[in-house]
Amino acid sequence: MTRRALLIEDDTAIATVIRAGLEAEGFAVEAQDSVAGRDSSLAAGQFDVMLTDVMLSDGDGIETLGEVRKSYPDLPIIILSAQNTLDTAVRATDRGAFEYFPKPFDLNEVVRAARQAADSVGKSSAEVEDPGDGLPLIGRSAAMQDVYRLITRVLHNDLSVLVLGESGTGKELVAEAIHELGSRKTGPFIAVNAAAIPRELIESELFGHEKGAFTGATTRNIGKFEQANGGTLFLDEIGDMPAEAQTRLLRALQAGRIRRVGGSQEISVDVRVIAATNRDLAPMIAEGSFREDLYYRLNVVPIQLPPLRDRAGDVEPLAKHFLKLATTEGLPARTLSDDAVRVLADQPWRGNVRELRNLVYRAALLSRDDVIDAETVAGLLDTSLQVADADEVGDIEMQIANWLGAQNFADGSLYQQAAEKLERPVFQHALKTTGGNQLKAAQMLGINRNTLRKRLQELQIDPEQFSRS
Ligand SMILES: Nc1ncnc2c1ncn2[C@@H]1O[C@H](COP(=O)(O)OP(=O)(O)OP(=O)(O)O)[C@@H](O)[C@H]1O
Repeated sequence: MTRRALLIEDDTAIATVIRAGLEAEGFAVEAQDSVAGRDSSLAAGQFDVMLTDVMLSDGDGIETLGEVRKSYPDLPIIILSAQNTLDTAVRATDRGAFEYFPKPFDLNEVVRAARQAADSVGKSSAEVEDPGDGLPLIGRSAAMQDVYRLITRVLHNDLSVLVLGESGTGKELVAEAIHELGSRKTGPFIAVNAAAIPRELIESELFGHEKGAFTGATTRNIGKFEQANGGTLFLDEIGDMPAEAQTRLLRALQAGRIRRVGGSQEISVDVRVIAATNRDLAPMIAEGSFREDLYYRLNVVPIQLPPLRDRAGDVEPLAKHFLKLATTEGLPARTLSDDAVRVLADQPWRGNVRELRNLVYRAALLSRDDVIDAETVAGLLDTSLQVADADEVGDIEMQIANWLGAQNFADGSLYQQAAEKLERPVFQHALKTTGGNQLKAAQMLGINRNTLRKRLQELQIDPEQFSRS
């Protein structure tokens, strides 16, 4: 079906250019040059997107946007403005504009935004939110609206974004949303967790290495920066990055080029970097463990995710979302009683959305009734499963507990099955880290090489698949 765009622009030259761009993109375009014309077109027709100038002969295109949004809540609006001020941008986005383009603008960017806006019709309003259709971020609280607004501002540029917030607040999800909804969505999204990689390997992981760069570097390795070329690199737990890697990262960001470990050649990379941390970087900068210049480089646009306890209103939509997700993973379809929702909304959620998600899954699994009641929820909150400390370990334990709860061990296989679950990632990690070298992997694991070989066979893990090529 042809999509329809309404263009409000009183500069005929600009109107002609934009119309041509939109038509080339397959839009049917209706043009007006005034607020009055806009309103009559809106009343008469259905549009998938509206693009509007700010200063029109009979009024301010932004001031009246509030009314437009009230009457046509699903119509995405793109603002084109000659007033290149932050104030206009803020006014535009505050009134629910989908995107804001200061003039002179890049026509391709405008057309791309119009296409994206039109694609979003029916899925969500101006925000990056859609509980119904798999769009990632759930929550209608004012605090999350601020987050969505910030996200919309960074979709069509490559500004560095630093996502801040406690563990489990959705930092990685925000990074994914920026990638998926933004101009780089056709490129790769590569995530690196600085806390999960051994310190001595982090530079090679990020920048790659040449064959022979260090002991164990038997082949050339392409790093995450190069893998993310044309797309987005998500640097999680940036506060855990060792000093030398910080220096190298800063250099790469400044130059737009990287050098593989042990390499002499500089390689250009086109990467948008989104970093995240749950740590407070200020004291780390003060004590010298985090580079201040790197901080400023990464923190061009900070996005602060509020803890779940500060947006209790989001608990219910999130819980419902997770109940729905649970059914796609084979858990029974359940709903929550009003009392159960109240109990959930009252919790401190130190593990934030992740903790809520895990609890909802467990409740879906263990509830005796289709409607999960307050008692069931309270019972689950009482058990030791609630994360005492919102750290990764707590989360892993909870996941194991969830998994155990979902199995049937009547055949007496609990220990064996659980051990396998644990051994598999442990062995894979050791092999991955050592490039498939079983001797080194056994050393790292602190077990006998023959024992490793035997267990790999039993678990059907092929060490060859980890050798670097
Ligand atoms: N607003 C949200 N809507 C839907 N799901 C969410 C939301 N926020 C978080 N989640 C879910 O909660 C879980 C944790 O989110 P995520 O991994 O993004 O958190 P994080 O802040 O990156 O955590 P950490 O700091 O521990 O890495 C994920 O399953 C994610 O999908």
